[in-house]
Amino acid sequence: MISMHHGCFEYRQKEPIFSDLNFHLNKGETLSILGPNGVGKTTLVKCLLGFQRLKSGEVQFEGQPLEKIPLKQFFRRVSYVPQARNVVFPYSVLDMVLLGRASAIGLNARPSKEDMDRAAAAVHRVGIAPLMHQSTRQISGGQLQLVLIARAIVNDPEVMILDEPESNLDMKNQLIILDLMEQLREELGLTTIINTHYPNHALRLGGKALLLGSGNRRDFGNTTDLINHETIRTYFHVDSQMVEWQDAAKTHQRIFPVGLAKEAV
Ligand SMILES: Nc1ncnc2c1ncn2[C@@H]1O[C@H](COP(=O)(O)OP(=O)(O)OP(=O)(O)O)[C@@H](O)[C@H]1O
Repeated sequence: MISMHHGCFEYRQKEPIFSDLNFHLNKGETLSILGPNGVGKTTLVKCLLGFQRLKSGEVQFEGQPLEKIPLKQFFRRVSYVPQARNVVFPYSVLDMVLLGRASAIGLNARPSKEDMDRAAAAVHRVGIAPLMHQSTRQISGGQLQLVLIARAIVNDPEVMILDEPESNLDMKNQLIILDLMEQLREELGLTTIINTHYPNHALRLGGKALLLGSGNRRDFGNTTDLINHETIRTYFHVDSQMVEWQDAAKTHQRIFPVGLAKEAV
């Protein structure tokens, strides 16, 4: 559904952020992008969305080069959850979520009852109904993150791209978002790309992982094959311990940092 072929990107007059990067994601799959601070995860996501242009190589959406797809058509099917930042306009939570319907409503038309109902349902789904009519300037960073996720799901997207959506959230809200992503994948076949600093979230979501490291190091493959003691040491210079347990459905794995690796890898 989404793929990158020989992707290279650099900011003006700087070292390449990545080069000859290749990966593909089928419909309904989840891709977790992991790597240390500043390695280029947000930049990569911006390239996938067309906000930044690759220096060479290509992003394809359903086999078509991204540049050939009209923007409006693309953003009807693909939604983006940026990192939560301060809100400039004093929209209410409901109005902010309604903005996610803009491509369906048209910029100057009034939202219909269906638009309002969809926005309210999205607000309920991420668990922030009591904030519905509050100004987005008067909510916390984590609450704003949930509003941005509600805005992203209001249009029933086929692909959702999230940039560190859980970083501002407490443990319960992190689980609400991970559960929601799993439900949307099962119910709607949603294809998801998530930048995350949590290897355990990637393990929980399953699917594919892309590890990015310094010196253009990268690995792409099944999350359960890729996340282990060795790769955590190589990519993050951290020693870790893996914990495994079984329930009726499957074996679960989680990995925990135990200290800085003694020697640089
Ligand atoms: N607009 C820009 N112009 C020039 N350099 C930039 C720009 N945006 C980011 N960079 C640099 O590109 C590199 C990658 O940044 P990016 O934000 O993609 O990393 P990241 O992996 O998402 O980081 P983090 O995990 O800290 O969010 C960093 O060295 C950053 O300083």
